[in-house]
Formats: sequence, C-alpha cells, structure tokens
Amino acid sequence: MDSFEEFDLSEETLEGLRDCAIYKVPSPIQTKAIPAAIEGRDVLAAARTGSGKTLAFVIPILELLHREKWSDTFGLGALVITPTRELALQIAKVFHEVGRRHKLSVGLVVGGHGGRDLAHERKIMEKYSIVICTPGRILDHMDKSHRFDVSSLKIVVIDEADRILDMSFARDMASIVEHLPTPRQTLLFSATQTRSVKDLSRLSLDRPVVVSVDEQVEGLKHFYTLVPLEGKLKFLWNFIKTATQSKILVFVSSTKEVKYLHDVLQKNEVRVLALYGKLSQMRRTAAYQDFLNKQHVVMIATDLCERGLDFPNVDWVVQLDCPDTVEQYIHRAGRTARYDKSGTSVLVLLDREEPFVEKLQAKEISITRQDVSESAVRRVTPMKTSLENMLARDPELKASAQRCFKAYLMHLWKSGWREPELKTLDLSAYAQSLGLYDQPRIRFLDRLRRRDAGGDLPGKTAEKGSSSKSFSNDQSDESEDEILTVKQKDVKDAPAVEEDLSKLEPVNNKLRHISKAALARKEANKGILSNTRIRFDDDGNALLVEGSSAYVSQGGITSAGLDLSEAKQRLLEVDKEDQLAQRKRIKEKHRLENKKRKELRRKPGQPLARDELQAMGDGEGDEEDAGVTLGSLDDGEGGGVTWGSFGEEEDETVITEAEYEPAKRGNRKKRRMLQGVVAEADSNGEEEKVSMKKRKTGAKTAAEEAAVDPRKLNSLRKTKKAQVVEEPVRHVEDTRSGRTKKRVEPAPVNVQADEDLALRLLRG
Ligand SMILES: Nc1ncnc2c1ncn2[C@@H]1O[C@H](COP(=O)(O)OP(=O)(O)OP(=O)(O)O)[C@@H](O)[C@H]1O
Repeated sequence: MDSFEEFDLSEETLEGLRDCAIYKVPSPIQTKAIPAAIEGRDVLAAARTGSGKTLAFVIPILELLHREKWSDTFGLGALVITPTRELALQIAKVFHEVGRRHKLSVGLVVGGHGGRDLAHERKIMEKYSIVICTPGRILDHMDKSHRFDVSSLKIVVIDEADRILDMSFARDMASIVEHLPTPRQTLLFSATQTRSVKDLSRLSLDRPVVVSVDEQVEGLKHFYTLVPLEGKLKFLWNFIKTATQSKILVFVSSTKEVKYLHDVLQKNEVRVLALYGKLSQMRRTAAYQDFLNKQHVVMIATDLCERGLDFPNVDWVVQLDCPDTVEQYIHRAGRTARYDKSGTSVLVLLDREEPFVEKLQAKEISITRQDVSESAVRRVTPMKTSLENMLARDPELKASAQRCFKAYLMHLWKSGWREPELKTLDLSAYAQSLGLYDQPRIRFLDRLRRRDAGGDLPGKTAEKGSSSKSFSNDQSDESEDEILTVKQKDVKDAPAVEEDLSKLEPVNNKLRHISKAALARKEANKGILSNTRIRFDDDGNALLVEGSSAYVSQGGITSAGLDLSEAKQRLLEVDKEDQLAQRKRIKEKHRLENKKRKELRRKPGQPLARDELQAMGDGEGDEEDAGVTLGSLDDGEGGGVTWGSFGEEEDETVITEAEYEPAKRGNRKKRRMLQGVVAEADSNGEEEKVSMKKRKTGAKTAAEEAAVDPRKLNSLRKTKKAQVVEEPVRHVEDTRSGRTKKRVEPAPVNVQADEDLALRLLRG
C-alpha cells in the first residue's frame, strides 16, 4: 500500500496523519492490521520492534469511535493496556498527534509515585473516550472503586501482549478481563508471538485475524563479546569513552547495578542518565525526556525500558548482562534501529553464557562474535582516581558497590546459576573490579547452603506458586529475600501459563519470601481480617475487642485488615496530639521558672542559693526566656561583657561575685544568664554608668572580667569604653519615668576605660 488514503479513513484521521508529516506510507503491519481492525474483527498482530504497531491500533480506535459518533458523554469507549507508564505516555502522544482533528479525549490512568489519586483517575475513566492504562492501576480501580463502570467499552487493546499475558501477570490479567464487558473488540499487539491458544482463550477473542509480519530488520546489526566478570566495568568505561559521539542505551540486570554504575561514572565526570522503576516519577520522566531529546548521551537502564519505548536515533544498545530470554534480547535490541533507521546491538557475555548465542541463532538472529582487546577489559585503570580510593572516601558509594555485587549474583542465581557454576567465577576479582577491598558476604548463598545441609529457611513466610512480580514494580528490582522466585523462562521452552505454574510447583516449593507489608496489602485487598484480636466469653462466644482494626462501633465487622492510608492518618493525628502536649509542658515549665524568678526578685540583695541558680539554669536551650540576645555575647564559653543599652527595666536582681563564681563553672546557659554586666558611656563620655541588666548581675568590673578571661582583653581594647563597676549596687530614686519610685540600680561610676588596669591584673 502506497499511502494512508487507500484505507477507508475519515477526513479527520487523514488530516491528522498529514499534520504529522512523518506518516506517509503505511508500514507492513499497518497495512495488514488496520483494515481488519476497522472491520470490527479481533486482531492478533505480531511484528518486529519499531515497525509501527502503535499507529496500527491508534488509527482503528479513532476510526471506530468516530463512526459510532462517539462523544465524551458516552463514557469510556476504548481501553489500551500497556506495561509501563512511559509507554502509556508515548501512546498518548501518538493519539494526540494523529487524533487532533477528532472530538475525542484521551486520558492516562497509570498511578505510581507521581500518578494522580484514584478519585481523580476515576473521573478520567468516566469522562474520557479513550483511556490508556497500566494493568496494576486499572486493577486498583476495579478492586477499590464500587462505581467502576466500563460497560460502554467497545474496544480493548493489549499492547506488548506477550509481556502482559506472560506468566507473572496472568492472574492480574485474568481479573481485568473478568471486569470487561462482552461483546467487545479485542486487539493484541506484540513484537514476539503470543505463546499459546490457552492465553488467548482467556481473553475471549472471537475468531481473531492473525497478522504477522516477519520482516528482517536490515538496519540492525548484532554482535556479542566475551568479557570476564571482573572486566565488565572497564569494558563499559572504555566503550563509553570510545563512542563519545553516539547515543548509547546500556541494559543491566538490576536497579542496584544501575545505581552503582551511574554513581561511579558520574563521579568520574562521565555524564550518564539512569532509568529504573524505583526512581521517583519526576526523575524518571526527566531521564526519559533527556534521553529522548539528546543526541549524544548514555543511559543505563533496567528492563523497565526494554519494551516499546521509542527513543529516536539510538546508535548502540549494550546488554551488559545476559538477558534471561531470547524475547528479552529482542526487545532490548529493538530500542535501536527503529523503523527505517540503523543501529547496533552489543551483547556482553561471560564464557559460560556463550550458549545463549545458539538460542538467538535458532531464532534466525544473525549475531557475530567481536573480540575486544585485552586492554579494554583487563589492564587499564580507567578511572580518574582508583576506585578503591574513591570508595574508601565515600561510604555511600561503597555500600552501593556492595549492593551491586550482591544483586548481580542474585541475578545469576535467578538465571539458573548454582553453586558449582558460581564457583567458576572469580568473585574476589569481581569485588575488586567494583572497588571493593573485601568480597561482600552473600547471605542468600549461606542460607541456601544451610538449607542444602538439611536445615530449613529460618523464619520466613512462604507462598506457593504465586506470581512473582507486579506490573507496577520494576522488573529487575529485587531484594535478597526474593531469591527463590523463578524468573521467566525462555519463551521457546515455556508451555502455556497453567502448565508453567504446575511445572514450577516443585521449584516454588523452595518457598518465596514476602515482606510483611506486602502480606498486609494482599490481605487487605482480599478482605481478610488481620490484626484482629478476638476474645471469647465463658460460653465460648466470640467477643470483638474494641480498638482492634475490625471493631466498628455500630457492632459488626464491616471492613477488614490494615488500611495503610487510615493508619497513616491516625499516626499524623497522634503526632499532632504529641506536639500539643509538648507545647503545654514547655509553657508550664516557663511559668514555673518565671514564678521562681519573681520570688527571687522580691528579696533584693539577698544572695542566691546554689539550687536557685540551678533552677535558673534549668531553662536550657530556651533562648527567648533567657532574655539575652545570644548573638551579642562575645563568646559562649568564657563569659564576657555585653555592650548594650542601659537598664531598660526596673526589675533587677542582684547577685554577688561570690555567687557568680560557681555559676561560671556551671553550664553555658547559667553563664549566659549571669553575664548581665551592661555598660554604656553617654554621648559626651563624661558620665559613664554601669547597669545590671534584667535578671542578671555580677559585681564584676570589665578589668576583672579580662583578668578572668584573657580573651576579653581584645574586646576591651577595641571599644576603649570598658566600664568598671567599683561599687556594687545602691538604692536610688528613679526619675526617668517622671514618677518617683524606689528601685535598685548600680551606682553610676566614672571609671577609666582601662586597658592598663586589665593588663596589670593579668600580670598579677
Ligand atoms: N508509517 C510510518 N511511517 C513512518 N514512520 C513510522 C510509521 N509508523 C510508525 N513510524 C515510526 O516508527 C517508530 C516506531 O514505531 P512504534 O513505536 O509504533 O513501533 P512498535 O512496533 O510499537 O515498536 P515496539 O515493538 O518496540 O513497541 C516511531 O518513531 C514511529 O513514529
């Protein structure tokens, strides 16, 4: 077919295609799939990566809804299910470009860290004509929203169908399909053939048209190279350093490996991007956009972006760790040489992994061996500083290297490596190649050894034959406790889902560990009551215990299990209450302190007892209360003279030097409170006064102060206005306010600002 005009398409769709400019001639898969889908038939389509499958379902959806004169008031008309958020976004963009002339709306229901809340998404489901979703999120809606209604649905598309229908997600999909209305039209698209008729029967396809385009990808070259485990990092370094003018996508087997490689390269001033599932949605999107838009860039990623993502002009795809299946290899390699572009795929293998090449060749992938020079993997120390030094200085990086080490071994274990094979690797050299002086201890191997020696796995929860992962999770995001989960087997060897599960039974008998939180979530979803304490009365009748999560005041068990959001809310409330109580406590303390101070003030001249001083010092850390501008103190240690305003308040407390002495040896707070010698010279310098500031005193002269602490000498020198109190205190008439009243005030004394005196005192 030479042009899209040859299809029976609406003017709106054709104009949309023309607007896009790149879509001139339909690709082979489009030529075959679009007419069948527009006819209303179920379609099962498979074509190589980058062959234009997205457009092959976008056009029929637009056309079919257009023909039904669909509008947003009709509700949801088409649902597209796709494995990842990035892919959903990409599909939405194609709808947006090609469908811009239609009066249809497209919404995303993808959840996740940055995903909108369920209520918002529910509105999208109700109002939008076309919704693109990830399986995990749509399942959330189906489970949690009683108003979930997809009865108006006409077309369902399953993109990356082989992935969505594979063993790990079979159960999720079964639940989703249960909620979908029939009759409906179903379109399945994948780069590799879906595996068995049993899979399809679950989707209730009605005499599907099978469309398969088996074209060779001429632009894609495949190479593999053998690199020892300890040479991988150096290989990567040299590769990146050599191909600086390229766009490179590097796949590794785990999130932890991505993180370590990313960090170590960044610290060596090699700018790389990282993309993996656990990344916050914001950073994930930023990395995705960066890689999309930049011309010469390196990105290290997990399988999160092995499928479907359409990055333009990727020159190299490097698979640093051997993929688990041929399909995985095909999808990863397919990120380069998109549509009519060219690109190269490089597979890095350990010696023992070389048989994988035969599997690829069996699938007619023409892959050739390319040896790299010794120096690329062995001799050169590529880094700016040696990795050991770097890790020694950076504990974070060291911990990351250790995690990377363990995660890689776990990947090998999941891929079928067992102790004898693992022993063939030089693990200590591998550890050193990551910059680790010691080889990290691998607990899971110890556990397995113990188990093999007859012991059981200690204290772990087990679950038989459960599906291993959920869609929303990063596929390669493992914890050490998940080691007994079996990875997806090579599709070639894999029978239908049900058979798979039964076959895996003996393997899974080895038990999979799941976290408590995961268990709680599962129970909550299933409506199982957990954390419920039931007491029985004397007659053996169950009594519900108030306060347990299952207790409802009306009596009766209505909701069950651990509601995480409710628990969070409760914690917040408790937190608030704690804060209020703490504030009250502090207020009360201040009140008591003030009371004590007032009592003390009533006895002017009377020396403070040691415990009273202590009481004053108790307000530790309460700076406001101390009434001292801490910033104005010379220093917090030696006490000192504070230059400030003259006796502002009438209420003053007097202590003698004798009392000051113990305080000086006491804590910082007490000293501060007692450093109240405030002196000021009047403007003409003739009359100089020394005042005891609020609540503080000390019959100390500036010179004595300097004698006590030589550091004060400097400040005395600078100011030349040091005031020295010769007479401690006396009673005077206060006339400043215009009223006459009695008050305690230090005598204004004329004293020389006396550096000499200080010096003399210092010399003794
Ligand atoms: N008819 C066409 N003419 C020109 N370019 C096209 C055409 N159809 C699709 N493309 C381009 O080809 C690229 C790959 O398309 P798409 O992502 O749909 O491939 P795919 O088959 O879904 O790949 P994958 O299997 O990896 O998901 C996109 O950049 C798209 O714009």
